[in-house]
Amino acid sequence: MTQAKVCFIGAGNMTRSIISGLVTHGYPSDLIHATNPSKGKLDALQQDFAIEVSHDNHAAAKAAEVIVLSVKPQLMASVCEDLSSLDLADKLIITIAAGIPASRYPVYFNQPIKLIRTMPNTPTQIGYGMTGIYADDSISAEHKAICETLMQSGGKVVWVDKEAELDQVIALAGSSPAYFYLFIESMIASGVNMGMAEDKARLLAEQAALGAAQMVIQNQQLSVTELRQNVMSKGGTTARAVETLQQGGLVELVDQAMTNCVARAQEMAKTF
Ligand SMILES: NC(=O)C1=CN([C@@H]2O[C@H](COP(=O)(O)OP(=O)(O)OC[C@H]3O[C@@H](n4cnc5c(N)ncnc54)[C@H](O)[C@@H]3O)[C@@H](O)[C@H]2O)C=CC1
Ligand SMILES: O=C(O)[C@@H]1CCC=N1
Repeated sequence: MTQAKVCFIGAGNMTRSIISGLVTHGYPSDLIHATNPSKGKLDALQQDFAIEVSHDNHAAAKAAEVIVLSVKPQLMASVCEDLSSLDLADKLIITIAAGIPASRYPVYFNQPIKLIRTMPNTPTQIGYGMTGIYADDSISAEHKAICETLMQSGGKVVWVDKEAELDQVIALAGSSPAYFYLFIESMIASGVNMGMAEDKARLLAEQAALGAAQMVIQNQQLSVTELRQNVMSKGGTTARAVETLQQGGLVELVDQAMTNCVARAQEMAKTF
């Protein structure tokens, strides 16, 4: 049973990304249900993917074999507490929330549960997602397979042995699309400052980003440093640009940003 009846509690950005990956990869839309308090996102999901939608978390969770918790971390406790009257013994619960430790959920639900923690990212929407997954020893192979099927339809998955590693997954993959967007945004802005039309600057920057990512993926025999050095002719233009980034502290700044990302996840773990 790797294709289970699944309900997403919360129909925001990540739910849309995951459902898009699922439906595109042939997951039956009649096995997918999403809930949300407001109507707009549900209507769009129903229209785009022909899934079942409702405002009723209770009924949707009760009918599902797998419940994916997809609300903001600050709402998680109240959403779970509201579902705590359900008998969850036979259900698999998957959370995608940043920061909330697995041990917190049975407290929220006020009963023992079978929980898998995951950390996906938004490129899941187009099949280029990267999801980290953590499950403790109490989770069956069947439930792990169900979770892997759900998350793999949006891209790649990596299992982590220790729950703490999920915070590193957030820094490397969950949050990191935003770092790359900021870099591309900055390149486009600079191109525009130099007088180029924005659409042309965007095309140049986005295709270079795509090409660079594919070069990394398709040249596993080369280090990323070697790929960079292959672009940098001695005394040339790239060397001048890369030196500028290095002297400006890019490497240290990225390290600081990722360290702060992990620190925020740890802070959230104490808050929610
Ligand atoms: N956005 C991202 O790139 C990633 C987000 N996450 C995690 O995914 C979770 C959801 O994040 P997003 O999709 O970005 O947030 P979002 O704000 O886009 O979606 C959350 C949805 O939950 C709905 N909601 C609020 N109260 C509800 C309730 N009582 N019952 C049902 N639905 C309710 C909201 O109306 C909203 O549509 C968060 O816990 C976040 O940490 C994880 C990985 C990546
Ligand atoms: O920013 C956040 O907290 C979430 C988790 C990873 C991406 N977005």
